[in-house]
Amino acid sequence: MTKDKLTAIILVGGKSSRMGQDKSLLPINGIPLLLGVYQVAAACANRVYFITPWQERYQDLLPENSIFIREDLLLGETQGPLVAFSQGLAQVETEWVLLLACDLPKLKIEIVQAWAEKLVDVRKDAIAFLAHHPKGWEPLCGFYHRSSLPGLNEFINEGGRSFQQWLNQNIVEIIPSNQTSIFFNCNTPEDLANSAE
Ligand SMILES: Nc1nc2c(ncn2[C@@H]2O[C@H](COP(=O)(O)OP(=O)(O)OP(=O)(O)O)[C@@H](O)[C@H]2O)c(=O)[nH]1
Ligand SMILES: [Mg+2]
Repeated sequence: MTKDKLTAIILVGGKSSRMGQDKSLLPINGIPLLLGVYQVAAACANRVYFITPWQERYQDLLPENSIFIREDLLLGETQGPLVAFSQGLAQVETEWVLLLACDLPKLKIEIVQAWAEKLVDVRKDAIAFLAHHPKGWEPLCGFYHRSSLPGLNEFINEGGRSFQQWLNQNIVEIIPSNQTSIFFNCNTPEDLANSAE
């Protein structure tokens, strides 16, 4: 899939409670974690959306053409990654979206691009193209079809907040990947110490 046919969404609205400080700003290999994720997203997609309530916190470290979507808060609180994703997906005009968390220090451009190239062969009734591990889906490092939005909104309106539950109710094609390090999540200070290459 060429870059103009793909939009990337990066979720940057988590609480970083395990890290104890905003993990997306922490330097890894000399650059803020969020910037590293952005670079992978921008190599795969012409448009990159950041879903966050805190645009001011991030805009200076990102290129000027970055697109921020300010998520709706509920009683002053963020509503979790599934609701944030639905708010971003509503703005997407391309057929497929690359969804990324902000805490993926080991993403590799070539690998994500190789996955994107397989999107043309994904079965037409699949809502997503994701890696699957014994513990479940990797929802925050993979692809979603734009047509998944109405079903997602319905799931959310019925109270659903879990990616795993939503995905298990739908047809999802599995990314054939034996990669595990690419999904490494920098959630804790200990993870941070293991994040540099
Ligand atoms: N926009 C948005 N992103 C979210 C929200 N909740 C989590 N995320 C993002 O989803 C990704 C995965 O979240 P976690 O790894 O659990 O991060 P976290 O919620 O910041 O961290 P903990 O508080 O330690 O669980 C990260 O990119 C978060 O920034 C939310 O309510 N809104
Ligand atoms: Mg995480």
